[in-house]
Amino acid sequence: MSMHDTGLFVTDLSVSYGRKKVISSLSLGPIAPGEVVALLGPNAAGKSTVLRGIAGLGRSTGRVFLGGNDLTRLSLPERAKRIAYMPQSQPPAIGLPVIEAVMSARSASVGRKTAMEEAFDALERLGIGHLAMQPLSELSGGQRQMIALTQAIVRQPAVLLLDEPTSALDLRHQIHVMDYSVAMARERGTIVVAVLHDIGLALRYADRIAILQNGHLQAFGNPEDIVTQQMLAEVYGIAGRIERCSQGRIQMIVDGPFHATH
Ligand SMILES: Nc1ncnc2c1ncn2[C@@H]1O[C@H](COP(=O)(O)OP(=O)(O)OP(=O)(O)O)[C@@H](O)[C@H]1O
Repeated sequence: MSMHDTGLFVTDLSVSYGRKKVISSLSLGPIAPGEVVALLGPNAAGKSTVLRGIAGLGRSTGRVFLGGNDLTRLSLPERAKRIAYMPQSQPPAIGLPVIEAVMSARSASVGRKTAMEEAFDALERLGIGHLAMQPLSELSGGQRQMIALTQAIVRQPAVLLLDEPTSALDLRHQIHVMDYSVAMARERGTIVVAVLHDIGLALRYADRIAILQNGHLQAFGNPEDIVTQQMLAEVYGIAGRIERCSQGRIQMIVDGPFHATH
C-alpha cells in the first residue's frame, strides 16, 4: 500500500476570496497517519487559508485525499467528521458551562454518558479539568483557546488542523497543548497540521515542517533540513543561528534583522 492510500495528500489546491486567489495549485503531502506537521511562514503568507481549504471551508478547488478517498467528493458534514479545524479566533463566548460546550462538539451518536467521560478526560489531559463547570463567557482568552482545542480533539478526527493553537497561552499551557497533540498523533494515528509562529515549538514538536510564502509551499521536510540560517534570512528577513543544545535538540537564536552583505 502506498502512502497515498493511507495518509493526507493535497493536490492542486487553489483558494480564493472573491476574485482574489490567495493559494494557487498547492500540493502538500503525503502526510502519514500519526505525523505532526508544523506550517510556518510570515504573516499573510496564506497559512490559515490553506487549512481552511483542506477543511473544505470557503471557495476552493483541488483534491484532498485521506486514506485514498477524495474528501472533496463528500458533503461538508461528512468531511467534518474526518477533519477537525480549530480556527485562529474564537467565536464570542456564551454562558454555557465548559463541559457542555465540549460535549456538544462530540457526535451525538456516542451518547451523553460517553461524551461526558471523554470531555472530562480531554480537559484533564490538557490540565484544565478544574474549568469544567465554569461558564465559557467567564474564561480568559487563553482558557477559551484551550477549550476550542478540546472541542476539536473530542471529535476524534483523523485529521486535526490547528491554527495558531498556542498563540494566547502561557509557556506551561503551550507545552500541554503540544504534548497532547503529539500524544494524539502517536496513540490514535491522528494527522496533526498546526500553524505555528513559534519556530522553537515547531523544532521541538513537529516531525516535518512546511514553509509557506506568498501562497506557495517553499519547502517541506525534516525540521533540521528546513530551519536553516538561509531560510530565516530569505523567508523571515532575520539573521539567526541554529545551534544544538546540550540535550541534542536544535534551537534557534535570533541576532536581529537580516542585512545582505555585498
Ligand atoms: N476573508 C478574507 N477576505 C479577503 N482576503 C482575505 C481574507 N482572509 C484572508 N485574506 C487574505 O489572504 C491572504 C492570506 O491570509 P491568511 O490569513 O491565510 O494568512 P496567514 O499566513 O494565516 O497570516 P497570519 O500569520 O497573519 O495569520 C492575505 O493577503 C489576506 O489579506
